Amino acid sequence: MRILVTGGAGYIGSHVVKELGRAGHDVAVLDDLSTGNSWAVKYGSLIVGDLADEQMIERVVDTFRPDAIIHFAASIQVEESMRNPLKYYRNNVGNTLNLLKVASAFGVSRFVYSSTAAVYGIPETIPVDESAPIEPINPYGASKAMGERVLGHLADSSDFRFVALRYFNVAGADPDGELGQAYQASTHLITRALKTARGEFERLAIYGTDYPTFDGTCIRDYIHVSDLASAHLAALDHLASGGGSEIMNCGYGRGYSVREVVETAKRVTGIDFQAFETDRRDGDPPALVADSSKLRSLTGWTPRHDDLEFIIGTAWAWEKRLLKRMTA
Ligand SMILES: NC(=O)c1ccc[n+]([C@@H]2O[C@H](COP(=O)([O-])OP(=O)(O)OC[C@H]3O[C@@H](n4cnc5c(N)ncnc54)[C@H](O)[C@@H]3O)[C@@H](O)[C@H]2O)c1
Ligand SMILES: O=c1ccn([C@@H]2O[C@H](COP(=O)(O)OP(=O)(O)O[C@H]3O[C@H](CO)[C@H](O)[C@H](O)[C@H]3O)[C@@H](O)[C@H]2O)c(=O)[nH]1
Repeated sequence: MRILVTGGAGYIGSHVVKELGRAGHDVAVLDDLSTGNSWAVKYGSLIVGDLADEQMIERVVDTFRPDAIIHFAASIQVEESMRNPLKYYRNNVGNTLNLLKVASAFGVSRFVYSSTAAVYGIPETIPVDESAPIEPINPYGASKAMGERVLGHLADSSDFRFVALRYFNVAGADPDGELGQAYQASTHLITRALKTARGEFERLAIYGTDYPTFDGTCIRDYIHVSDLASAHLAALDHLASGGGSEIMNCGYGRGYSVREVVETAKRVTGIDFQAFETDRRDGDPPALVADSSKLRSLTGWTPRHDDLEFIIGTAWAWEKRLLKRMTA
């Protein structure tokens, strides 16, 4: 298939582009490199452009004529979305509309969308399945929920079909060591912990110790980025074989607290880095754990790296490589 990947120079997108290339697909990446890197695009071509520019999207789609689009490009930090909600609605909703308008005009009817567990807000039951109410508690989650809704309406009104994948917490790095989280200002827990271990930060903040969880810190379901990448190929197969529009969770169904992640990171790195407890971070729900049985049963997706030590180990190998690259 010819596949247009927006945000394919970013963390998750670059892993998916690698899998697509290996599977023999013809890939074009459209990315403004705001948080992505050109070197991370291992297969296909890279077009540098901003999805705010609808005419540019038109030119790209007209030239490349994709069979399917995978849409990763977005702004992704929960805490920033609390401070600057318009950035999130503009990039995640407005620019998604630009892309969908062009996709519709050119008859691109297969679409895979990066959604998030943040659409659930504070779920009443854990693990959470796709039938749970959509009640986001931050603009980031709200912007992604709006995207899902637009996709649903478009599918109702045309032959457009989509799979929206609700990722839980994506972590780890390409086991081959070629790719990983490379955005220096990343605020993700595992990345921050490992950057602290390698001395880039003096200490790691543990945001909030008074949550209603077993040890007072937030619980998340960490999924290895390569397992998430294979879920995208499974979603494409589903659409290619005539499957209908679906929304599916992507996670392992097991949660770890912030303290557990910190302890595992210390064990994996062998470094007893400093961590300190501080106030809650705005917009953080106490616990998010996925029920991914729908993804497994509908697409046959089987994770290969469901192991927190392995996830952190691959991320640690990547962090050390990044340091070498920066100091070379
Ligand atoms: N990382 C996670 O834990 C996580 C969890 C749930 C959902 N997601 C979703 O997955 C997707 C990818 O996230 P990621 O972690 O790889 O983030 P990332 O920041 O590494 O990747 C986003 C990519 O999109 C590009 N981009 C952003 N705005 C753009 C625009 N207007 N035009 C063109 N390119 C643009 C960036 O340069 C970057 O390469 C996002 O949609 C995010 O919301 C991520
Ligand atoms: O330095 C840090 C960083 C994070 N945390 C805590 O660790 C947990 C995980 O935080 P991350 O920033 O790693 O991830 P989030 O759960 O905030 O969000 C991630 O997963 C979400 C879905 O679950 C969204 O999709 C979002 O894009 C993605 O960044 C949170 O409780 C957070 O407060 C810390 O204690 N210290």
